[in-house]
Amino acid sequence: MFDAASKANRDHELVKRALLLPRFFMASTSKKRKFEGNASKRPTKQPRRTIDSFFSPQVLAPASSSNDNDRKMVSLNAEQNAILRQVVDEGKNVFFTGSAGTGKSLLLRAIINALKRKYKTPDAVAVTASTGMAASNIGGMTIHAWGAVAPTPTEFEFQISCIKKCRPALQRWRQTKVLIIDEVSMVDGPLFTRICKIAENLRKNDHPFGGIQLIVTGDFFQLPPVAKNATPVFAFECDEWKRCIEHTLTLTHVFRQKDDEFVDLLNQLRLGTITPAASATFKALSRPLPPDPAGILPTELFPLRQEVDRANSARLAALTTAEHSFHSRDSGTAPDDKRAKLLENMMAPQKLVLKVGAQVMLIKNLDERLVNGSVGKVIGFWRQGDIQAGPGILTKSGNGPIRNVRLQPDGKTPEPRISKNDNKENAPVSAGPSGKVKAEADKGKGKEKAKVAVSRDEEQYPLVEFPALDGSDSEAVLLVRDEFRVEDSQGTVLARRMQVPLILAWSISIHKSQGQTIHRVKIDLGKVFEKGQSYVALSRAASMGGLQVLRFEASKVQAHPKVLKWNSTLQNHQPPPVNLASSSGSGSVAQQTSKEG
Ligand SMILES: Nc1ncnc2c1ncn2[C@@H]1O[C@H](COP(=O)(O)OP(=O)(O)OP(=O)(O)O)[C@@H](O)[C@H]1O
Repeated sequence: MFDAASKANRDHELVKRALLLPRFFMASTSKKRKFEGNASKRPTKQPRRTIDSFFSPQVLAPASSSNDNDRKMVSLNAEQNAILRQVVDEGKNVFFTGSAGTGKSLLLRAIINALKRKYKTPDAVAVTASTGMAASNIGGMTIHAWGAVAPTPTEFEFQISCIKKCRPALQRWRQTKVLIIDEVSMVDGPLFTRICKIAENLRKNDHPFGGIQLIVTGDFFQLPPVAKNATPVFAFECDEWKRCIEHTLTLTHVFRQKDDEFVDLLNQLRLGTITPAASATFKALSRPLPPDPAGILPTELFPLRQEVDRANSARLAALTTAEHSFHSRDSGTAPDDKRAKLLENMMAPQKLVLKVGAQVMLIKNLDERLVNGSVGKVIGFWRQGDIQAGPGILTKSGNGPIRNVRLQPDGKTPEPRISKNDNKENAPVSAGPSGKVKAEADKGKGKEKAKVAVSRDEEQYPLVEFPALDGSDSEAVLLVRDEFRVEDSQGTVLARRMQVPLILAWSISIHKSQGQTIHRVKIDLGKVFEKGQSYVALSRAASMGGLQVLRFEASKVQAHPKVLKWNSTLQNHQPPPVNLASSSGSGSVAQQTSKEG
């Protein structure tokens, strides 16, 4: 039996733990961490500005952790631009939503960039999400960790007293001007109410959310709050939601899928109103996908992690090639037990076992083409010094992944390294006498020379071939260790893991797939157990040509009735038209390539 004191201690401990929940800084793709975050650098070092004013529709696409020069920009469309203006220029409390692939994450990154420029102080804009994985996609923290909010409901006064003892959290509650919450569909109503009340109490301000501007995004047709066999209570159901959210805006243009028929089918799936014709189309997708020329099997999505581990282990064991194990190099200032927990939550595993032939998924963003979610195959293991990179790919820091590795006609052996005297333009590395290697790359017809010093690294790394998806050539990349880390609010590194940024990818969990775009995917719907799960899984596919669906039953694909009812009240809430004359780009989607210095 717990007495009041021991319960109080336990709750206090939970709050303290919540404070230390992960704050990941991964190369954003985010969502892919699609964000501008640079995996190996602190977010305080912002990339060169790409949103020229709050009204500019340009946003950084997934960025390389190693080669900023290759970043590409995409333009926000008119709907996205209108929302950006409302939240940044007009300071409105907004919930913006839209079906899968409508660019919510991309817009959110643009908003974060713009707000950080508007409020120059680092504490003004708080970036949070409902789960650690979602937070990692936007370079933020979980809402629990940010606000030192107890993971389970606790007595309000006690919760307040705990936060008051956590100075960094208290400071955040008091100094934040804008709070962003991503993947809000997984925040339940009671939690939303609690954080609203905490804000008002700690800021001694009766205005909605204590006067903090609230920007919330997500899609309630996707994953619901964890409810353990009970009916979930969605955030939109609580009174505080109605009081705090001034505008609900819906993005309607789907970017992920280009085929209108597929977009329409997914929309039926989202709403759980599947016509017989749609059902027949999904059933017809049970055929196996045609073999991929690069030998990549469709990634299977499973609801449970154990199924994922089992499937990947069996495939790996079937390969007769030699095993290469990569044990992470871990460090950090948190006490051992806490550090272990933080490390456990990271996407990068402590031990990664690979073989030639293994199907792998990138868990960092390299650029717009190779992102967190890209699937490829291991074709060999090589030292950095063995590798001849393609033109212009020499990494600036010298220790990032080596892109565009040139292969011999056998398609798996890198071309022999050319010494710098043979070909100055592409010279990758040449061994120096002192345990250092140096490379000199002539840039701009020899006018500008970049000197790159690289620590000698004898470790053999996986060389991975990523197939072409857009008619371009496949690309071989040598993936070296990259950094995954968790920091506290002061920037102290609590836990740091150096690991090769790959996971096995014959199968992945639906939870991990959230936010990703997968080009060849196989989904067995017989195994899904939660409303929204089928929609999340199927909407990862970029096209019907790359989607195999097993055991499709229209009756199993349901939207939650509460979400449907609420959604029907939103029909007329699309972003107001934006005056494009005053913005620096058109509202249409224009892909641009930009070279940044
Ligand atoms: N304005 C745009 N122009 C071009 N591409 C875009 C634009 N907005 C988004 N995209 C692309 O569309 C794809 C889906 O975008 P994003 O992941 O932001 O959608 P989402 O609404 O967050 O999806 P989900 O709900 O499934 O996570 C990504 O590849 C993204 O780069």
